[in-house]
Amino acid sequence: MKNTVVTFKEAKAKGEKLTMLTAYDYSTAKLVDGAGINSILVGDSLGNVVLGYPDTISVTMEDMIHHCAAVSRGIKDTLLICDMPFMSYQASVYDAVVNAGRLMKEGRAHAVKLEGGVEMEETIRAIVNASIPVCGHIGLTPQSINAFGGFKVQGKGEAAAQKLLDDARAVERAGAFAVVLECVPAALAKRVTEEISIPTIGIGAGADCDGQVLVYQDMLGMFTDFKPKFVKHFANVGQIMTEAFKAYDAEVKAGEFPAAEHTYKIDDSIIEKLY
Ligand SMILES: Nc1nc(=O)c2c([nH]1)NC[C@@H]1CN(c3ccc(C(=O)N[C@@H](CCC(=O)O)C(=O)O)cc3)CN21
Ligand SMILES: CC(C)C(=O)C(=O)O
Ligand SMILES: [Mg+2]
Repeated sequence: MKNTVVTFKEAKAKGEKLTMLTAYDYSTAKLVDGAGINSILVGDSLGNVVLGYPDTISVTMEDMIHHCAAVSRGIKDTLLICDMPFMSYQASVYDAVVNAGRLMKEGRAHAVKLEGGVEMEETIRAIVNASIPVCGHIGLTPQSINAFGGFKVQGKGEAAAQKLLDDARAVERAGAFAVVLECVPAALAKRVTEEISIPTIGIGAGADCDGQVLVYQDMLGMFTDFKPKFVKHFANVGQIMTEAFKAYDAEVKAGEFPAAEHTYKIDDSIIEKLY
């Protein structure tokens, strides 16, 4: 079943839940696609989980294009969304449209995602007008870490809750096909989800969102630099990897690997001539 921005909007109308996971490479993308996940996000969380930065600030357009193109070669049915990295869309609407276009042309993304609500309304509209679908992202917007002063739950006070609702309405009005709600109280995410006609994709925003997204290394237990409350380990792949690495180390050192079945044959006579 092919997922598109159109089937995304239809899913909300039908009350069907949507799934999204991140991926940053070809092999992982193939597995996510094969599992029937609706969409892949090439997130700028790449900076944390692949490149080892403490945040997403230093991620470049070249990083995003490189990884998005790799993911695109591994998918058949998933909708491919690529994050716009920090400072690829904030300085001007012109930058935003040009860079969104690069993610689509060079990265082969089907849609782009950018952070911000009311303040990004014109930017989102301009990208959508260039026939590039946009997913919004409001609540905790990690590219604003230095303005926020840390990763914290958003929308808790009366003014902040009203701001989140205003942000959601602005993103919808600008023509986005969906919006990510990150780290907001569940009851507020429910209110936003009822208010707008486009699907809400939650991460730390409770079960009443229209869909959910997680970073795949988080949900597989492969990333341990930090563990937000919203992360559930659906498997302990990090532990499985460590065990396999240790088994390989032990077998090589014990002379058990490689065994005969892992080696290639040659006629003994040819080797004899080498003496
Ligand atoms: N591996 C990974 N997973 C992510 O979900 C993720 C990234 N990287 N990188 C980009 C952003 C950063 N994100 C984060 C990072 C930390 C928290 C966090 O520690 N949150 C606290 C909030 C505490 C509070 O205000 O009560 C938590 O305990 O959940 C949340 C989201 C989400 N994104
Ligand atoms: C956590 C998700 C929503 C994201 O923006 C990312 O992976 O970069
Ligand atoms: Mg991101």
